[in-house]
Amino acid sequence: MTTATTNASPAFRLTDSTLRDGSHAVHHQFTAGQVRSVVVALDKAGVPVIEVTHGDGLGGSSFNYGFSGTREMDLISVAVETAERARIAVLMVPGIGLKDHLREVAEKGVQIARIATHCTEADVTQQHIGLTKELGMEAVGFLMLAHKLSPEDLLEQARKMQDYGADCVYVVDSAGALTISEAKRRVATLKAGLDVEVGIHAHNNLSLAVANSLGALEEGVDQIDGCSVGLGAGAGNCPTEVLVAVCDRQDIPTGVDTFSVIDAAETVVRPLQPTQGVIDRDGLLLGYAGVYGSFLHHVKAAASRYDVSSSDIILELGRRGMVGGQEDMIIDVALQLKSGGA
Ligand SMILES: CC[C@H](O)CC(=O)C(=O)O
Ligand SMILES: [Mn+2]
Repeated sequence: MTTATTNASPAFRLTDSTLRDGSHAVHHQFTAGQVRSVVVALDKAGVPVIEVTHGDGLGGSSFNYGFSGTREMDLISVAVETAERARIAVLMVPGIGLKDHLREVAEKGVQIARIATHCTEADVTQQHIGLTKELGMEAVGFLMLAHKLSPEDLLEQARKMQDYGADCVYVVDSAGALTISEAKRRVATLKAGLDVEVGIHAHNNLSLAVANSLGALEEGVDQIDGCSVGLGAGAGNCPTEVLVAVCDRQDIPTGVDTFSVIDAAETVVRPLQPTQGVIDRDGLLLGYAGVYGSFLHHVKAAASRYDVSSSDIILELGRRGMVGGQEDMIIDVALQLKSGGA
């Protein structure tokens, strides 16, 4: 199936993160063949940016975050060589990824680097955003767990990223915890207070990823993330094909062919049989309690190892306000629940 794409310029730039955030849903086991097929399908559909990295970003393959089945640098090379129109992006969290990773991907032909950090820690991105620009790549700042800051405080952090040279700063709803009005207020505040572009990366724990992305669009957001079939950490991300179809129904130009992107989801990505991307009890509770979606696999592993409830672990992590990088606290909480101490 194909639709006639309009010539109107897209209302926003779509970045598909199936091959990065979606990597969580396949336990970081994407093969070179799968990356090739996904890139071919999304590229053909007209998706302008495709992100490829370990689920936790460059350098994420480790005991802490889970080993990749295939080296991410090999997967990135395949993506760059395969894409005919789409630009390839990577994501990195300073401290997990290194500056040398940025140099290596720039050499391979990656054009966009997204530098992610907890929303209160924009300072740690200065060197990495600076290097990204020096290497001739576009730099995108990613403020994670954005529900934890007021819109005004988020703007203060976003301004730092802008000052370091970011071309765009994202409101990243890592826990899928933002309601529609909360997402809109954050985007509106950044749009009013920044001179660079603003993006939204929505997770679907409260079933609001598409609605929050459309709300963000009403506030003038410039870039929106999606993942095919909604593959991604926690309850998954904003499903690319749903976002495109809903925009199409509202005559919002995306530059993406609706039926091709639906076909890509159905025939290329759905058969990968992901283990994440559904709003089951744990997925919903992550959003309800405001807990980082990438914790889900670690929570399930700790729950089964110590024979405690995964949902109780999630709720306790939410009470303690744990953020990305504090994965070790998952074991701590599980052990305390086991001993009746949490
Ligand atoms: C590894 C960075 C992080 O998971 C980025 C992201 O997708 C999110 O916070 O939702
Ligand atoms: Mn994410």
